[in-house]
Amino acid sequence: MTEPAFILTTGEPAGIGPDLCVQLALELANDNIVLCGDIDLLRERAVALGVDVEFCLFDDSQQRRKVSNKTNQAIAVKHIALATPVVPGQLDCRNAHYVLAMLTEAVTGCQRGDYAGIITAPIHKGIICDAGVAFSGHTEFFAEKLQVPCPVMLLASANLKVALVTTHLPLRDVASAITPARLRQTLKIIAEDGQRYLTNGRALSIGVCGLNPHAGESGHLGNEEITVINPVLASLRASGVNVSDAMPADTIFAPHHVSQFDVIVAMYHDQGLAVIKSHDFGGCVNITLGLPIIRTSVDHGTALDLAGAGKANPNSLRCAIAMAKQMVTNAQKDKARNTTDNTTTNASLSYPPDNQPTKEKD
Ligand SMILES: NC(=O)C1=CN([C@@H]2O[C@H](COP(=O)(O)OP(=O)(O)OC[C@H]3O[C@@H](n4cnc5c(N)ncnc54)[C@H](O)[C@@H]3O)[C@@H](O)[C@H]2O)C=CC1
Ligand SMILES: NCC(=O)COP(=O)(O)O
Repeated sequence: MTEPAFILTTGEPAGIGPDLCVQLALELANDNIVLCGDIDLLRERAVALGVDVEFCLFDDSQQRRKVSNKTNQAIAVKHIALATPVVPGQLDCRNAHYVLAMLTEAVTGCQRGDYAGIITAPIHKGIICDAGVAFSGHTEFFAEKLQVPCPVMLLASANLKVALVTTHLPLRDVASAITPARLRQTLKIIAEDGQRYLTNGRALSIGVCGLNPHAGESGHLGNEEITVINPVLASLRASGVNVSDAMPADTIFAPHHVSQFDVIVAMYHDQGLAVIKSHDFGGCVNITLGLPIIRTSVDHGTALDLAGAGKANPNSLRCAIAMAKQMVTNAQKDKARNTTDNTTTNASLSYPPDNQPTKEKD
């Protein structure tokens, strides 16, 4: 059986995405991965980095070309043309639609069944917005394309996994975005997809951060824990989800709690991501849960300061590729388990996940 193919979008062309793909050339050439991006850009970046690698055009009807010489294997590229030439490190909003075209190609390729999942190199959200397109991230883009109302961002390192209730929102909008429906849906997706993709069928232990300092200090420092968060957590526990009450975000990441939970859920982007990035920057994978496809990414951004220099660390991309493959394997095992074991009765852990928000009062 041939291994499933993945599509790897090469990211913002002025950033380190193309560099990382070139740096991992040998690994990619040995893998069933199709790069998505401008083939001439990749060739130029390979020359700039002094990497001897061959790229070949991939089209949907073509079997991936295998080259026997291991020191100079070809990497298949689904070619999307740049709008304008690139200077590494210099953003140009004329190439914003090129970036979006790669993402669209990746998601439609998955929908066609050409790919088992998407791996993404970093993009620059600001330059896409500057080009006049309202854009906040891959997570939201793929969710919209796939009509998923509640995607969940989870960053995973070897010893810590952090998921978010809200993703790319201005801080002033966070509190009102944490509705019972959103919180419940997020936690259900973490429980379901986590069990399916990450823990091989074992129910997850989930720790949840409060929103306010000291989880609201019994209502003296904010009351969202009392009015919104803890009631949802109690009702999820009653339905069999192993989830904590809201815990102070400054202590939940202490080592004894980290080892107690499979996933720690933060209420907003920097509450969780600052911790995991300081814990293992370059070693984490960004996973989007709740989608009908597998999508992983790097834990870092476009690093314009390093683009074209060959100085970027490709480890997170390497981990993202390995994670995508592992998720496919785990999903296959999950499917086999569910086929042979029809006695699973916990409706809250059913698959496919019910991504429709519950009809709960916000
Ligand atoms: N998956 C994605 O598409 C992501 C995209 N971004 C975007 O990236 C842009 C730049 O964001 P920043 O906050 O500057 O973060 P950044 O991660 O690009 O850079 C932060 C610092 O880390 C360094 N760095 C980043 N990746 C590195 C690597 N692989 N090896 C060695 N050093 C590395 C950079 O040189 C810089 O000093 C923003 O537009 C942001 O939205 C940020 C995070 C993820
Ligand atoms: N900080 C994580 C990040 O910005 C990546 O977001 P996305 O592009 O994967 O949605």
